Amino acid sequence: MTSIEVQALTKEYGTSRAVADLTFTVLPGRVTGFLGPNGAGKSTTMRLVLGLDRPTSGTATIGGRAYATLNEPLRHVGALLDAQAAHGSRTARDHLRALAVSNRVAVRRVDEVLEETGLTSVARRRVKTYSLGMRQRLGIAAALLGDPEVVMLDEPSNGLDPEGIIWIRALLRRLAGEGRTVLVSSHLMNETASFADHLVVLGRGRLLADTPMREFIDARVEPRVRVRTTDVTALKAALDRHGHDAVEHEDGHWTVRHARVDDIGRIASQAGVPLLELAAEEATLEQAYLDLTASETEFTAQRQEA
Ligand SMILES: Nc1ncnc2c1ncn2[C@@H]1O[C@H](COP(=O)(O)OP(=O)(O)OP(=O)(O)O)[C@@H](O)[C@H]1O
Repeated sequence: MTSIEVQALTKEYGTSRAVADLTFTVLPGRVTGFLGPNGAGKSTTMRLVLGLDRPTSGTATIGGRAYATLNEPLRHVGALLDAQAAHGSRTARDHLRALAVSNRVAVRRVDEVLEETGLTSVARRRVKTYSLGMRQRLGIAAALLGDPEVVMLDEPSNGLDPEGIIWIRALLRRLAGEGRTVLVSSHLMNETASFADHLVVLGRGRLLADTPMREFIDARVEPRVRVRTTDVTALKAALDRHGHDAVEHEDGHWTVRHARVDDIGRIASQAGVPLLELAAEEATLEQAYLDLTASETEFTAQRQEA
């Protein structure tokens, strides 16, 4: 099986460092989410992996080989970097056929990937008449054409409608389930949380995290419990006795920080406090990500003074 290996990779544009001494490996059989604020270096890294740009130093390889040395690379690596890449005056079908022929991919794959990406009914239309979402689908079709072991997609959900977003999620899960190596950049945290097993996070060209998604969230977001009662005084007193800090909200529910549902349930039960609601507050990838990248954002929006 084939990994993507990034080793001490650095890319400078003039005096600015887009990628700085980056080392990580993207493993097969799982979806790796590639995250980072605008300008963090995600696209640059992907371009370096694809040999579209030359590193200032370090290496980026696929199964130990530079992309440029792969025979018929489309059969090894499928990538979506820029959905506008297809020639507008060609039909989707012709675009894919030309790619198939130049990479010695069986032409029957064209119909298969058109079907897979939901483009069959519009395959004979010129690409310039396509919506952004249709172009994204065409870019993904091109990436899948060679049945590659490695799939690398830059913002694949861009422009997709809700049905398309559900489709891409299932597609990514399936590709990883088949043992392929899948690297996907995104700015959509809920989306990434729905398909990624593992995360690589960049900030200002540097590696900030390379960890399983669950660990990434658990390490950064404190467990909290949401609770509602008819007897606030008794609940507060019981929590106080056990050293728990509770915060009240306008709608009448309370949040207990650094707490687990089992403990709060037991405390309430022992104290005879009637509960209307008791639930773990789900820690989100977005919370964990913002916590990590708060100080790393290149373009942080200015706070609006009221
Ligand atoms: N061809 C180029 N010439 C000069 N600077 C570049 C070039 N390509 C990228 N950069 C710079 O490199 C840095 C990293 O950009 P890159 O596009 O890789 O980030 P990104 O993480 O993909 O961002 P986004 O999330 O906005 O797509 C940015 O500061 C960008 O301005």
